[in-house]
Amino acid sequence: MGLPRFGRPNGGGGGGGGGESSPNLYVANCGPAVGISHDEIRSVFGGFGPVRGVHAADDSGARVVVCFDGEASARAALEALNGRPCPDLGGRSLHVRYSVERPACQANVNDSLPVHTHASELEIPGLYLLHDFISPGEEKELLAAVDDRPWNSLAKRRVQHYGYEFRYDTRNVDANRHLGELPSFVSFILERISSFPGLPCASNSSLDQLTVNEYPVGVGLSPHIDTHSAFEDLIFSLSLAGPCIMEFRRYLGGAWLHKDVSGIDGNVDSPENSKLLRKAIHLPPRSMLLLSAEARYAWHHYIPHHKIDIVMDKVIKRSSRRVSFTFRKVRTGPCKCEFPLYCDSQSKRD
Ligand SMILES: O=C(O)CCC(=O)C(=O)O
Ligand SMILES: [Fe+2]
Repeated sequence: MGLPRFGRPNGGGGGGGGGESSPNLYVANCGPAVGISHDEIRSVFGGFGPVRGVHAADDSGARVVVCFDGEASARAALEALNGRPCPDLGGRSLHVRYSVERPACQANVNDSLPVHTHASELEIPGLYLLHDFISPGEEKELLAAVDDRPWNSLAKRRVQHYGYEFRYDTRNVDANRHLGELPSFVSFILERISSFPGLPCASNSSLDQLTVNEYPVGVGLSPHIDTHSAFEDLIFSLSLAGPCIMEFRRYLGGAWLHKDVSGIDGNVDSPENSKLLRKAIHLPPRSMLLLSAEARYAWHHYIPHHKIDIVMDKVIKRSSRRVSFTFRKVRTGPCKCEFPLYCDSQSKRD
């Protein structure tokens, strides 16, 4: 991952949110390792003023930095949320301080995590990567097709949705609102997916949701697991135009959505007890990634916000935007996967 640009304020422990006032807050005891997504955190802190971003503060998965537009919003959030159980974040007691910005030179590339080029090297069951899944000519046509259609602008990237709209506020789709068939310009991809090695040949026919993401140079994606109840087991992602690194994180022994450690009783759990596994893969343009089984259900995926990546000792510049086509099948019943700790259908917070 990229090192966060914001760190814990000097002075270490103690409550009270001491330290220099700042629009950025360091928030401990919430994050993906304890079942709280960056989107949920953004939505709660957004109640105090416009939030510019939510970033991992370190590798624990349980500490974040929330960046507000203004100091007044940060102060209001700190005063309201520090040291109190937050009902909208699973009842957890948050520890909130002002955060300090690190000098840019401390921002590290790839954070010394080796970046692999083949999925088998990551040893994550259910993760596959096929290089050169489409030709440069096909890539050009796909880019022209989406550039011809309207984009929706999010804070840092643009998206298009086909089949069903993906809602970022709920991280889900409305399965009752079908927008129509997937566009004909992706038919050849669906056909090719049917010969994806090791998959049942019908696996293409049911894919009914497509999200196209356009990431400007240096923009990534927060760590997340695609909501289990939203989509079935196979998630295909085709990379176009520019490359990126995708990092996979698995929190072992952690507290994911577990009632006894979710802070309902006001206890602070110790994310230090949860072991984090991290692995990274390089996704070149025209490659197709498949997340299935454990890779889809139990590993967070994450695109670090880098302009440069180091792959096998070579510096790879993200010199162009990256466009991805993510194909999924909308789920219509509850998820019954084998990973209940990570499953919104099988876990309850209260
Ligand atoms: O850009 C990608 O390849 C991944 C997108 C993604 O993870 C998502 O839309 O959930
Ligand atoms: Fe995803």
